[in-house]
Amino acid sequence: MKIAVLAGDGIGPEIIAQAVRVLDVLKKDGLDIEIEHGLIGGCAVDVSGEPYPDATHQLAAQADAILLGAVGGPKYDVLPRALRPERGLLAIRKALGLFANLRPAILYSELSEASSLKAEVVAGLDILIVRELTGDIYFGDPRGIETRDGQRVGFNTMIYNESEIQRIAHVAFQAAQKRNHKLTSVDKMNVLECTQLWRNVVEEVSKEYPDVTLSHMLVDNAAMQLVRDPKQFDVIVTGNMFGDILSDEASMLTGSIGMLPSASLDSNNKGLYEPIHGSAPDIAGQNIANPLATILSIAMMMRYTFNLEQAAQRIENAVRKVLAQGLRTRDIVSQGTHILGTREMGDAVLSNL
Ligand SMILES: NC(=O)C1=CN([C@@H]2O[C@H](COP(=O)(O)OP(=O)(O)OC[C@H]3O[C@@H](n4cnc5c(N)ncnc54)[C@H](O)[C@@H]3O)[C@@H](O)[C@H]2O)C=CC1
Ligand SMILES: CC(C)CC(=O)C(=O)O
Ligand SMILES: [Mg+2]
Repeated sequence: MKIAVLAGDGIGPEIIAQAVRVLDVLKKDGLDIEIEHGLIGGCAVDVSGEPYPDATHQLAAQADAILLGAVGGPKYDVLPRALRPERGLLAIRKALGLFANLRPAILYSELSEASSLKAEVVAGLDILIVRELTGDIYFGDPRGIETRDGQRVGFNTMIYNESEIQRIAHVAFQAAQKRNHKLTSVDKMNVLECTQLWRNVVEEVSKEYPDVTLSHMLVDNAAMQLVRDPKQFDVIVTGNMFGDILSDEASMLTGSIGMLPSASLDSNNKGLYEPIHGSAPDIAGQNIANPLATILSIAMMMRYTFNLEQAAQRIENAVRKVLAQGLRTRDIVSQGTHILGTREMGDAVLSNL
């Protein structure tokens, strides 16, 4: 199991350090894990002048799975756009064909007090957001800022071709088949042609999955419904930008953005695994970030790339036990629980593994 570890910037190295300790335990217990570290994002720009250096691409391309922290930070906001750390993240996703981003939003019952919603609205919440990850407005050309008619104009292009929509729709329908046979496709077809095509193609693909009930929802309504009655959803499929936004929103239903892991898969289940949050510069270097999303991303890695369901559940159970012991990082604390730092939360997970 060749795993490339790319810690990145901000809280990236802190949360990754705890996740690597989990990998070390799995290795000690017999899994044939080989870890190699590489640079991505701002730290890669600092060293090599590029956010996704060729050496990192070689490392990632040869690995079976990649574990990534987060990229970006204010220090890099002054860079030309092509050199921004976030471009490194887009580049690795594109270069490795990681088009299918799975973002499960699961409320651990122990965290119901940390959820932004009332316990009765979120109890038992378990939804899966399937986000297309290598297309849409984040990648479309033309893009830029230029002067037209004497004033600056900023522009991006929202674009999907039908094969990109088809392949993510298949991933979502197959996920729905393994769950509760219910899929909601989220778009903005009332005003965006790109997402009119999205709706049409998802509808066409649905003919191959008669056992899955498909519904469509406009993204503004979906954002509202997620906080009104999130349990109406089971699997949500949507484009890159809407999925980015809705998954941050959904994370708060589970208590914190520090709880949501993700898998970004190619068509052979090679995957990049990362928490859904960013580099959190506001708390970096303070040993207060929540490492659980990153640790839970290793569970997803075991499940999706290595097909090791038991190892995945072992990690998830360890996290559940830690929460049951009343141990919390600052972002998920509630009355009667104990605050731990990032490293101490890693210790707690390890002792429950
Ligand atoms: N996948 C990635 O590498 C991503 C990178 N970014 C980049 O990260 C930088 C910061 O972006 P923001 O918009 O502030 O989003 P962010 O997700 O980094 O932080 C948003 C808020 O959530 C908190 N937070 C995030 N992760 C946490 C954790 N594990 N534990 C406790 N609290 C946590 C932060 O302290 C902050 O208050 C930017 O440069 C942005 O471009 C943003 C999102 C994803
Ligand atoms: C570079 C951004 C698209 C990263 C992000 O916000 C995400 O993938 O959730
Ligand atoms: Mg995001």
